[in-house]
Amino acid sequence: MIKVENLKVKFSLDNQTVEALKGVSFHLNQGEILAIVGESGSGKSVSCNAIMGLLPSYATVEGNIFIDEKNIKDLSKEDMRRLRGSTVSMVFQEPSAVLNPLLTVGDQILETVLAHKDVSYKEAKDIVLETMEAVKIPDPERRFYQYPHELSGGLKQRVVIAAAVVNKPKYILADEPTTALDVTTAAGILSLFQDLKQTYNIGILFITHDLGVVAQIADRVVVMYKGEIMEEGDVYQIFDNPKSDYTKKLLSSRVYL
Ligand SMILES: Nc1ncnc2c1ncn2[C@@H]1O[C@H](COP(=O)(O)OP(=O)(O)OP(=O)(O)O)[C@@H](O)[C@H]1O
Repeated sequence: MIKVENLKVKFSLDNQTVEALKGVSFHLNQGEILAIVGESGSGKSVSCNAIMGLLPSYATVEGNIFIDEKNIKDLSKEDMRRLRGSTVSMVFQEPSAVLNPLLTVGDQILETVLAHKDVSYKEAKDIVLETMEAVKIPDPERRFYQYPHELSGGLKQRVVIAAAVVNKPKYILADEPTTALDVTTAAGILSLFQDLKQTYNIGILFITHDLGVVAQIADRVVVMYKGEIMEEGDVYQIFDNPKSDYTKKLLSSRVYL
């Protein structure tokens, strides 16, 4: 389980302080999809980056984050590096910003394997091809040797997801992974996340500002606003019987945040 306890994050820059998180607590189990929903600036990405130990050095962090009962405060930089890409991995909004245009997509997934596993190139390549197949990239043998610009947006995101799952993580933190995609392609990626949850028992933290996406994919939902959690509950409770005024307002306006 990933457990976030009373997390407070402040950014102090040029005599200005932004309180990005004001004491949030939530948890993510393996085998479930937890959506964090909230409007821009509510603290969704900061929560994710804090779990990955990726906040900038000028951030002040209070509270605790446990990954499988290990407090990440007690982990060295090397431990955290090992954890990222093996136990927990991340998928971002814009695959083109993550993929290296100069490397074939196969080699990029392969790098992730070799960074964490002591295997030969041949063994690593087999693992990569198997994973490309699992995330439904058609014709993996051919795609392995292609460069990112040769793939559609949806396929690029599948490559990023392949790199995220290739070392069989327990958790994936997905930060708006479908926002840059058209509706049909996004639907395919959402159903892939559901498959990954079911097939590999992965716990997925899914950040979005889209309530439609929440309804389609989430088991549980955390509603955030200005660095605080307004409400948490299972997806049916949030949609059918919201408790906080903020959630009620969100649902009644059905705005695209
Ligand atoms: N590296 C940073 N330095 C300074 N302030 C930051 C940094 N990262 C985030 N913030 C601030 O923290 C607050 C929360 O930001 P965060 O990116 O978590 O919002 P979000 O809910 O993910 O929004 P969006 O949907 O726009 O991505 C915002 O006020 C933002 O400006």
